[in-house]
Amino acid sequence: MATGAWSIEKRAPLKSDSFARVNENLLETGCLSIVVLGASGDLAKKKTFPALFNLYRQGFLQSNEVHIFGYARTKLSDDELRDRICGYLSHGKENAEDLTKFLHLIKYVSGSYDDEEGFRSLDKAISEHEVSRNSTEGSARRLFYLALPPSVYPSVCKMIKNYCTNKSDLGGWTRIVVEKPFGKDLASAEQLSSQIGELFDEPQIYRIDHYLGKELVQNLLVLRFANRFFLPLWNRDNIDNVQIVFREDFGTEGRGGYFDEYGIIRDIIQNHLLQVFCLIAMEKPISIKPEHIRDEKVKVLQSVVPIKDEEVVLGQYEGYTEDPTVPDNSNTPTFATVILRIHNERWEGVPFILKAGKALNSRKAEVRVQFKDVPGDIFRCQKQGRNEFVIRLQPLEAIYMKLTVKQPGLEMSTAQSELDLSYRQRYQGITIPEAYERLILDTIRGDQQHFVRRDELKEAWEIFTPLLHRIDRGELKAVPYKPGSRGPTEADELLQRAGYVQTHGYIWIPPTL
Ligand SMILES: NC(=O)C1=CN([C@@H]2O[C@H](COP(=O)(O)OP(=O)(O)OC[C@H]3O[C@@H](n4cnc5c(N)ncnc54)[C@H](OP(=O)(O)O)[C@@H]3O)[C@@H](O)[C@H]2O)C=CC1
Ligand SMILES: O=C1O[C@H](COP(=O)(O)O)[C@@H](O)[C@H](O)[C@H]1O
Repeated sequence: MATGAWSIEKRAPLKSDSFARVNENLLETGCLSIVVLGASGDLAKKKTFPALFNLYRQGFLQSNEVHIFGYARTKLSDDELRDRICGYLSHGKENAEDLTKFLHLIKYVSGSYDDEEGFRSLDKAISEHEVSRNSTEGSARRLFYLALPPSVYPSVCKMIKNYCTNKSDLGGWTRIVVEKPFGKDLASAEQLSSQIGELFDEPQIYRIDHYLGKELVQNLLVLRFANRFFLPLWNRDNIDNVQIVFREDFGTEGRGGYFDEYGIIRDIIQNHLLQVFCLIAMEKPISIKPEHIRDEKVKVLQSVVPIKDEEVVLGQYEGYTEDPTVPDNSNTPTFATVILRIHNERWEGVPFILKAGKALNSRKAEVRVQFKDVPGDIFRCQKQGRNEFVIRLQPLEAIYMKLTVKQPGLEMSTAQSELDLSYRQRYQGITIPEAYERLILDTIRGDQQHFVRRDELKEAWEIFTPLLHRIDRGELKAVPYKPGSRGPTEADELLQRAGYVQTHGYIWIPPTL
């Protein structure tokens, strides 16, 4: 097709290792239709459309190539959808023109999720766009983003498959992006995977976990495998314990109904924190090809031993059940600390402490690798603190190493300090892309590295399903904690029992410019 150069082509190869094999000699030149299903919803307005706008502003999506469709049951005109999302698109005076042009790329189609009529209308609208762009048959690209509750994934996928897929034999394709939660336990996730898997091939399915789109999560493999420092130290001989922590300083805020069905383990730990865990604990992949990386993630997940009840603390913040959509007797945890243990040569005996909580005293996500004490410490400074390697995922992205140094001055005394790579200071003027922005671009490029493969998902559910079922049966109770606190004190006690030694009298303060 000769519709001018599409900027993505200029910036990077369009095809992934995973998808390109099928169409090795074909350039992806057809026009691109991005369909946001569930366009009336929360995720669509807060994340999906803003990410698309940012890609547009940066030239990754171009007016002469792309069209964006919103689809949902709510009856809306094109302008009504545009009005709904407009306030969420970051725009100043300088990009007011971009905003107008972007909004004009959006069309809205209303229809149900299980009825052919709506999907036929959607296909008609997409086809009209393709014809208007002179896309040759089979060369057009169709991306369907399911910003919908998972309960409707099977019927929506069936409708897309039956009425909206593109012939993919001339460089075109149809891809679908599905949001978490992918099921509620192993059985339901497997059922969902089979239902979608009967309709689409694995290279067409993008299971999004937005933590995999975060800058510092993407940096983990580079840090580990491109630096000589870490290679010899990254094992049970040197590392005492690893914490992977997610804290939010607000509660479920209008999402109580959804949250109560899932709880913090399904909402955060089984997916976001477990993905980070994989990148910290996996062996070096053969290459950085998506399949090689994902093979290693699966292997480390398979090496995790069953979780013990005594290595779990659950909490629920006081006031959680006041949400009218939450049952009064809910035992759903809004906080959990869970220790994972890996049975392999590198990690035997090292606790991986995964902790997540809502309505806590701060908002942050980080990885904290704590090293063992120095043997034969001639400075007798162990009580001051252990070496720690900290990767602050958000906010204020940073990588720092806590270490012992000589206290400047005449005395030969020691003090705790840090080697600090704070991104805001080191990379001034560089805007770190939003996770969704990056991941949507990957789906267009066909790069599945930062998406969850089916077998990976299965292993993740294998690890947590027995524990989740015990919680669902009420066999493990969530202890109450005060909103705005650190969470249950039992969690700190578990941390200590696991071997974590807190550094007293020292705190890392993000540098200011
Ligand atoms: N919101 C967030 O911050 C995040 C959301 N997610 C995931 O993204 C997906 C979408 O989330 P979110 O936008 O918050 O969800 P919403 O509840 O806002 O639902 C999105 C749209 O789906 C339709 N819908 C809602 N409930 C049903 C139902 N029971 N049956 C059929 N259609 C329904 C509605 O559109 P209409 O009635 O017009 O058809 C709604 O506007 C979910 O899988 C969620 O877990 C993941 C990470 C963060
Ligand atoms: O997936 C989810 O993530 C958000 C937190 O995302 P972040 O990028 O702001 O850290 C969380 O609030 C929500 O409960 C969960 O569904």
